[in-house]
Amino acid sequence: MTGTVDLVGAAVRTESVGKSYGTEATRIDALAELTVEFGRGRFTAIMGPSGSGKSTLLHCLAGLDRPSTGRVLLGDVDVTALDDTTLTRLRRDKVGFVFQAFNLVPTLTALENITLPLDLAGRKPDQAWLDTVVSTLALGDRLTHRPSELSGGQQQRVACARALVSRPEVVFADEPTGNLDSRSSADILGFLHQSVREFGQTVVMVTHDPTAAAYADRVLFLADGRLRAELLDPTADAVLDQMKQLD
Ligand SMILES: Nc1ncnc2c1ncn2[C@@H]1O[C@H](COP(=O)(O)OP(=O)(O)OP(=O)(O)O)[C@@H](O)[C@H]1O
Repeated sequence: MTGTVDLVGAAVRTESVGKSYGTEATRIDALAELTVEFGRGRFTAIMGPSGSGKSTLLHCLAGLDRPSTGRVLLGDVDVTALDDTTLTRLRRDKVGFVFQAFNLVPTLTALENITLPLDLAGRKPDQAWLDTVVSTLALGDRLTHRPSELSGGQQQRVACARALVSRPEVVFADEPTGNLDSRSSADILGFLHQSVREFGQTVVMVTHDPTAAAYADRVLFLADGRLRAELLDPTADAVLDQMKQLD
């Protein structure tokens, strides 16, 4: 299957993407001929059993890894055709990341972490937008703190602000609530959902958690590097049922 074609247009899409690891004798096909679209202004979750290729797909979509075959298009740009320097610049300018491990710079304050991608690009933040993101994430009184002085939930909110501040084409989130308690998880997922609804952001999120996936508009299910099923407007129960079928 190739998944629903989104009429509002794809923010990012793959064409017959394959990714193999190892040598001829030990070859593992992490992704096989995967063609899928991620609609602009939509929140898509990627699920599947361990080893099904979720992280590999996310990394190929985000230009963090190169497919062995096929193409990845971010908007109209064929990411797979770019040299490393251009790809690094494209990632910096067009893509936001939220990882399970927060990945904040320990020596920088929360505010410096949030504006880091813009600083690296030599761009000034749009102050009104920065204020909106900071207040939506309730970080106003934490901006001068360093990551070690923040809770896990607060650190992940800083990481979300950093991902959003440049108004990227796509935010990629890899298990963003994997290290958080249920309250902080709900905050982060609620924010990602709100960023899609209110700000028109595009979000692609890998998760193991049916409750997290239920915040998305659409859930894709991978197994053995292939797209096996898809749910629109999912509930946690429907996601759980689908996961059981895949297992
Ligand atoms: N660098 C690598 N070298 C060799 N094999 C790899 C590498 N990265 C991933 N794989 C293999 O590719 C397959 C897909 O891995 P991937 O990490 O994408 O799965 P996943 O669905 O994200 O798994 P999990 O839910 O456990 O994180 C697995 O069989 C994995 O062992």
